[in-house]
Amino acid sequence: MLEISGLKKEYGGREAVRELTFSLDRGELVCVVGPSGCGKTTLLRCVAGLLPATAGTVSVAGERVTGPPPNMAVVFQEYGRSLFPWMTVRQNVELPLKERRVPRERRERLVFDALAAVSLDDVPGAYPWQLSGGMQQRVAIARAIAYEPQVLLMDEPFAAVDAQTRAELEDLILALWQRLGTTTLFVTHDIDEAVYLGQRVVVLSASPTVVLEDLKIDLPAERDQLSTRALPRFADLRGHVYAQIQRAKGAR
Ligand SMILES: Nc1ncnc2c1ncn2[C@@H]1O[C@H](COP(=O)(O)OP(=O)(O)OP(=O)(O)O)[C@@H](O)[C@H]1O
Repeated sequence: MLEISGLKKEYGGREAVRELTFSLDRGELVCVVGPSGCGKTTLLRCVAGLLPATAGTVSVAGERVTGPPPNMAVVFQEYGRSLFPWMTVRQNVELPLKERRVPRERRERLVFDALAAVSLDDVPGAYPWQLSGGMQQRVAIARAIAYEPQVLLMDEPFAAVDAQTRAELEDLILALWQRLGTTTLFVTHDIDEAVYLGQRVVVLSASPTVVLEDLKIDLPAERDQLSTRALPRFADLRGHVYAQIQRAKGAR
């Protein structure tokens, strides 16, 4: 469903991303983790068609990405800047559907279902600035799923919320993914979050970036903040990824 092949990105002749190759099968949830400044945002922007790669290709469902693909949605870290403050919650979620010319009745159904799925069906008339940070990020998630993308990209979406909200939002993502089966690429700098959410974790080196490891997360499919994180296997996997990243930093 998503194929990244030989992706390279230079900024002004300086190599930021050296060579990234990995892919996601239909319905997979894969996390990308790496040290600060390793090129996670650069990768995501290239995948989303927002930034041209210096070399290599990105394909979604077999189509080469040359601009923002119509079958992809992105949830950014900065919810404060990704929602329009002059539009209500409902209008924000509806906007991409209007642009795609989805008929009104279907639009209303999609918006209602998406807001219900993130437990925000009671505030459709509120403005984003009247909501907490976690609620605003739920609006951004609702907007992404209402759009029914084939591929969902998430760029450190919970980095700006408090720890408890973050845990709730992680579980919301897992529940939605289990229900909808959307192919999801989730970028984070948080090793625990990557291991908790992912079916696989792609570990990146420091910049100029390469894939250090594409690690299968062999934890039970049903995950739970308390019991999953208490599993010895969870600690093993987290320790393994941590050691990889430390080694990569040391080798720089
Ligand atoms: N527009 C730009 N012009 C020049 N260099 C850039 C630009 N954007 C990113 N870089 C460089 O590319 C490298 C990767 O940056 P990027 O923001 O993609 O990393 P990141 O992993 O998302 O960082 P963080 O974890 O801090 O969010 C860094 O060395 C950065 O300085």
